[in-house]
Amino acid sequence: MSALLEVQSLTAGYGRIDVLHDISISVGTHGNVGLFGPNGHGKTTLLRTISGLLKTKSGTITFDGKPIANASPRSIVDMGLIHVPQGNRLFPDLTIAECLTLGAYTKRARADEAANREKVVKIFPKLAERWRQKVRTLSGGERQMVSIGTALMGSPKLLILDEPTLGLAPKIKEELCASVLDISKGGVPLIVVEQDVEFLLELSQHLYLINHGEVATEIKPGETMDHAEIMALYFGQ
Ligand SMILES: Nc1ncnc2c1ncn2[C@@H]1O[C@H](COP(=O)(O)OP(=O)(O)OP(=O)(O)O)[C@@H](O)[C@H]1O
Repeated sequence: MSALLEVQSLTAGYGRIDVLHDISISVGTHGNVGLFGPNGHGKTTLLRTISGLLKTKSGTITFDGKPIANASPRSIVDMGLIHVPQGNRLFPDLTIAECLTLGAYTKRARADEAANREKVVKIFPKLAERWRQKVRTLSGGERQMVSIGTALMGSPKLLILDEPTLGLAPKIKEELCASVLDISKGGVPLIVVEQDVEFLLELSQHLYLINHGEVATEIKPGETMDHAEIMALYFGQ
């Protein structure tokens, strides 16, 4: 698996506090990477540092062959690395249609706007039924669909999803998981942070357990680990 994203010896955090300590991960051009681990141990911080929202203190990040550590989030999105943060952060007074249009603002994505909109509607047919509805009137699940749909409008070469199923009711969660699997089958590689281990195992070929801001365990593509072993790692049994 050749690397699309390579994070090497990364240290980052908030103010004088380091949250990530010498962390290294690699994401290939095929297959998905799953990050899991206890709450508050640095998964979101790692994703935010990769997408330029947090500065690195040391280490390197390379995406699509180019260094991106400390580059602006905008230029990182322009390159095709798109991050859907935890707890959808959409503008509440925009309609679904307006959010999707906004997602295609980069020059690279504008060329594919119509085709990407079609893809989004195919993956999330529910959105087409509510095209002119404002975000603030949507359910949590629908908002998550808009968040991911907006990211897809940016023609991602790599899509980052931070806990996409968080807080969703079982039926809508199932629907969202199926859509995320469709996105992956459509050829977009993913980095996913997810608490639902079953879903994470179904989706990911490469797993990292993040503990105390470090990679505690790596399960490489081709290495198998069953649900019970993952749970044992997760809960430290
Ligand atoms: N804006 C911030 N300022 C200061 N400290 C922060 C900030 N955001 C997160 N932290 C701290 O960084 C540490 C790692 O948090 P992070 O959100 O990266 O963990 P996580 O593994 O993603 O957890 P979760 O699954 O709960 O989102 C925690 O101790 C948290 O309190």
